Amino acid sequence: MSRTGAEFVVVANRLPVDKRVHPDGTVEWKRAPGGLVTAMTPTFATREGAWVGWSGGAGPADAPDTVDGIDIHAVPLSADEIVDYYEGFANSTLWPLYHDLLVEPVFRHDWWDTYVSVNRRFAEAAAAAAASGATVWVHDYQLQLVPTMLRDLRPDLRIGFFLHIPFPSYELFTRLPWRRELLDGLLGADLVGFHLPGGAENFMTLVRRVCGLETSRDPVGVRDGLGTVRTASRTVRVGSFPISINAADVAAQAAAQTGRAAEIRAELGDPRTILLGVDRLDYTKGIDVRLGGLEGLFAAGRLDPAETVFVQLASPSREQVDSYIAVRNRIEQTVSHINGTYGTTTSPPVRYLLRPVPRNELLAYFMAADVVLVTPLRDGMNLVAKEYAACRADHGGALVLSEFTGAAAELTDAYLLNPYDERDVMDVIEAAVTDDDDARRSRMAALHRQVLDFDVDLWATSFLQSLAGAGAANEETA
Ligand SMILES: O=P(O)(O)OC[C@H]1O[C@H](O[C@H]2O[C@H](CO)[C@@H](O)[C@H](O)[C@H]2O)[C@H](O)[C@@H](O)[C@@H]1O
Ligand SMILES: Nc1ccn([C@@H]2O[C@H](COP(=O)(O)OP(=O)(O)O)[C@@H](O)[C@H]2O)c(=O)n1
Repeated sequence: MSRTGAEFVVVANRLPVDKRVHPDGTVEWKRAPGGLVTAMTPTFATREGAWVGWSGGAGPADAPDTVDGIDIHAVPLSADEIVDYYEGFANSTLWPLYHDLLVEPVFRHDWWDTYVSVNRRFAEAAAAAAASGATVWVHDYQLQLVPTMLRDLRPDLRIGFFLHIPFPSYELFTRLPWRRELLDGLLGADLVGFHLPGGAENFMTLVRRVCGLETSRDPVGVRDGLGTVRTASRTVRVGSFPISINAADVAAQAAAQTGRAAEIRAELGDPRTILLGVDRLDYTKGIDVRLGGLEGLFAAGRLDPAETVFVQLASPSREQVDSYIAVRNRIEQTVSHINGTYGTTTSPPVRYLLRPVPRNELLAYFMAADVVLVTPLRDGMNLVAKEYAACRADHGGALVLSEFTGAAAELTDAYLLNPYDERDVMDVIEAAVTDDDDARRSRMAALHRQVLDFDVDLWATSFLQSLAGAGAANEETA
């Protein structure tokens, strides 16, 4: 980084580290959970730069100066701001609205006011961190006002924005009392990216109809064929860039876990079939969908609970938000019900863990699993599906994947299911368990190839190349 600022700046709600204070008072900084951090970390392997974000705690900014060579700029949030901006507007208004109203979004003007002031704080921190003419990559629904706020502060910057969650249709989005302000916020970017072309096209429809702007009409392609929006002063490019993972690294790390995977199978009682779920505990992830499918299969005698173990690794998430408390209660009741009905005191068919699991242990579970169940009701991408496919260089295992994930658009060789159709959920899980080895292996071989060929580096490179082109075109016409 030069003394006058960084040439490349990531702005995201979360820093790539989380603070843990141990009972003895010692402080440890750990890698933060979630797909965004997992995906962005490798992009710094080849680029020096800075990361602007929140450390996850209340009070004054508190973070190490650098993490893995990345300069860290911590944005402080007060306890009230965490309630109104993070738990409130971001995760009780935008998150459910953008995930197809799986729970009822709450619309509150005081939350909106805090969202605006926190976005301004992030924009100011980014403006202070960036060198002249730097590239700034703003991430996700928590920070949709930052592109325009930042452009007002620093017109010299190239600004990209990427949304990691689904972008809704006109009918859903226009419920927002602040729809115009949010679209105007995004239009400060040179490039606005979505996982799928559908999100990009929803955005173009909205800016046409809500902002009255002229847009291109051709379909948006994947990593190609950008759409355009003409504002009064610039052209905003709009594109689809499906995020991925560092697949080769994941495969190499997983290969080192085969011994531990065998131990896990033995610890679970050496069942015929190990099924696995790995998620943040979120109502979007459809953990209850897969539990319902399993229970149906046990009840119908189509799967034998004595020969089956389902391991659900859930990491705690947004624990103060009502809808997350409710889904946790629902899941825990269902787990108890299934174990009480189909288990014995020594072999419950469901093993449920609500805590983060070390990375290598997680990879060992992927290596041990005969079937991984990824059953969201809605999900922007879902990196778990891609991680599992990357792990299985041995072409073992099987992936059950909801059609309502971004990943399903690429992982077409998975056992795809409609999570809203109980019968389909049972049929597809059963097929993934009982299909013959050749069928399962040829599907996994195709999935493994897919994630190795389309990895996170392609995602970051294609986004940043498009951003460079979009920024240069705007600079020429300025
Ligand atoms: O920061 P949290 O509130 O703890 O939540 C964790 C992250 O969850 C979301 O992840 C999304 O991004 C993934 C990578 O693109 C994608 O695969 C997944 O489908 C999305 O749900 C959220 O978008 C992030 O901002 C959060 O940090
Ligand atoms: N118990 C868990 C659950 C998820 N994870 C990781 O968190 C990330 C989740 O990303 P994702 O794209 O599937 O979903 P979000 O949580 O970002 O919505 C993956 O990298 C998982 O491996 C974990 O480390 N431990």
